[in-house]
Amino acid sequence: MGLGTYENYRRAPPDMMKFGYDAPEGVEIRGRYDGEFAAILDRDALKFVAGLQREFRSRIKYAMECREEAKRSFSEGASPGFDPATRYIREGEWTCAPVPPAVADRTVEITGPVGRKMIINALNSGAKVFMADFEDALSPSWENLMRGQVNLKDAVDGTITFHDKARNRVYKLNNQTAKLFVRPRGWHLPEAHILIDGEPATGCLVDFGLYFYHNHAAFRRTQGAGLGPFFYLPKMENSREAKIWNCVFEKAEKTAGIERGSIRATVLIETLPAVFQMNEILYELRDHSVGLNCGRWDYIFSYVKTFQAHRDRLLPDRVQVGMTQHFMKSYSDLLIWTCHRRGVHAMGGMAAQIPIRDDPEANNAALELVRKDKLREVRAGHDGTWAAHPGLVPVCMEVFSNNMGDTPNQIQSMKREDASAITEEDLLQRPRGSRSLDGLRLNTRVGIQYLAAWLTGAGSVPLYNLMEDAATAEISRVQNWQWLKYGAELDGDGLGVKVNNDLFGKVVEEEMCRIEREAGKEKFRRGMYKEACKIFARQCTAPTLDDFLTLNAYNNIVIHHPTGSSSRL
Ligand SMILES: CC(=O)SCCNC(=O)CCNC(=O)[C@H](O)C(C)(C)COP(=O)(O)OP(=O)(O)OC[C@H]1O[C@@H](n2cnc3c(N)ncnc32)[C@H](O)[C@@H]1OP(=O)(O)O
Ligand SMILES: O=CC(=O)O
Ligand SMILES: [Mg+2]
Repeated sequence: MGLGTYENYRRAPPDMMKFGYDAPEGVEIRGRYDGEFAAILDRDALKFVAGLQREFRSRIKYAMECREEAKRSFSEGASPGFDPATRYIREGEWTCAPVPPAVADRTVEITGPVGRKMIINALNSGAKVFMADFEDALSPSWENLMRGQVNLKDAVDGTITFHDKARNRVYKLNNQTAKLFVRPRGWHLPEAHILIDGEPATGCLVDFGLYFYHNHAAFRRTQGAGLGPFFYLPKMENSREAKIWNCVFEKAEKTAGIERGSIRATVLIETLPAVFQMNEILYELRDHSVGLNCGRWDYIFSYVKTFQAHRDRLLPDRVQVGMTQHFMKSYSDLLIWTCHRRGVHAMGGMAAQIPIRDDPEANNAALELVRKDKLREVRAGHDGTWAAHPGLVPVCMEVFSNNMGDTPNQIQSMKREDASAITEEDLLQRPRGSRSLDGLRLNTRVGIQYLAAWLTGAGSVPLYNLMEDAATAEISRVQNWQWLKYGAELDGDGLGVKVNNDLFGKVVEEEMCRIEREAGKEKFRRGMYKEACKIFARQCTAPTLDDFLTLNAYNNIVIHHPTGSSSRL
């Protein structure tokens, strides 16, 4: 009998209990043993991941210290801006490596977590690209991460199937599928189930390393027309972080014996400091780049985080901070100009609306909002956009095709020279709008429900007909924190109430009652709502802002095996 389940693991001989996975020297696997995971976590794959960790750990640590240093300086009153030392890169004439034909057309990219059915549905959705997500859309439990690696390997091999027993429906790949991009976690997230030389591995090196190791050959053969694999890189704040990725790619290519420049990646510009580094980021990755993407939700979160010590930078209600705010429009225009000047894709972002099945009128209204958002993007010059749900792919495709004609992208036709005039002031302009008690309530209700889902393994969920993931939940959290910290006046209600701990305490209590009512007593009792409420409320009222909601909550989903062994985070 194979050692495929935890029960088997528990019954295994003592040496197997201790050494369930065949790990190389210095690597310890503390996640649950599973036969399928063991095929991913084989000795050579782990050696590869450990090699990346050992080579890059001190540079990653330094890059994270630089983030702290930048945070200190923003908190002492500085604002992010263009770096005079890298003016020569911004002003120089250079381009990135030519766009690979396999991904010239990226008009619609669907995104989603790495669940088996989700992967098949996304690849079959009619979108040009599927971004398989280990980041915003995934709760990074051991099970989700390792199952995700198994699923992606089957997807790249073309053998992935899924049997939905409840519906007796079998899912398999169509003949024509979307091209696969993979988004590893951000630099800040550790992988506590894999210890390398006694320390938790860097999450993104685990995601990248295992996926690359197992799939590069098949991917290049079947999907990349000789190039690839393809990646999305999240949450960077400075080009020094892009430089590390570039070195990681070069090491991976060298180890695999493939040509330098085979791996290609799109960087999400989703932090405020990074908008001033777009040229520098592309420059570091110029042999491996296929563009930038407007990660609008994390960008809004980052605006609050960067200005956390600036009491004059309070955001209006979350629903009012859209892409038409001057600072958001400036960011996307500058991204388009920068990318097209350097010869790569300028990707749009995600509208949060999703189809509403049981209400045709509301559904039409939601589709109309998506259509409007996509129209704005294509007219501005974006080369493609993101869809959160297969039901949105046709709308997005229609808007982009109608406005781009037969060309696969607008890199040559929409240079957007006018955007070269965008200034630091444009990029930092305060968002306009008002604050309301309803805004505080919604943030609280959504934040708690999202976290409750995340704690039970779901990293993206539908809430009130919108897609919520780690990035959107972050906005709810930091906005509450900011309003509480500075006693923001709720000027949108006409009441002039100021946010304080008493008011927030009442809101939390009332919103928990509403959540219980909406979820139903049984689901509420069985769920993790109370735990989520505790974490969320603590974070909103903390004297200093936690860097990330999910980093702080991560210990709650770490399960070390054998059970009872201590977490080393
Ligand atoms: C800020 C950012 O980073 S954005 C990028 C990260 N976020 C994401 O990727 C979110 C992706 N979207 C999702 O996770 C989902 O659409 C949700 C959670 C919002 C809604 O999911 P559901 O409640 O399952 O939606 P719904 O019930 O309407 O799904 C209908 C079908 O579409 C499938 N589906 C829904 N979203 C997706 C998706 N993104 N990719 C593939 N299939 C999907 C469902 O699996 C379901 O399939 P089935 O009919 O075969 O059972
Ligand atoms: O990752 C995307 C975002 O909007 O955040
Ligand atoms: Mg994001």
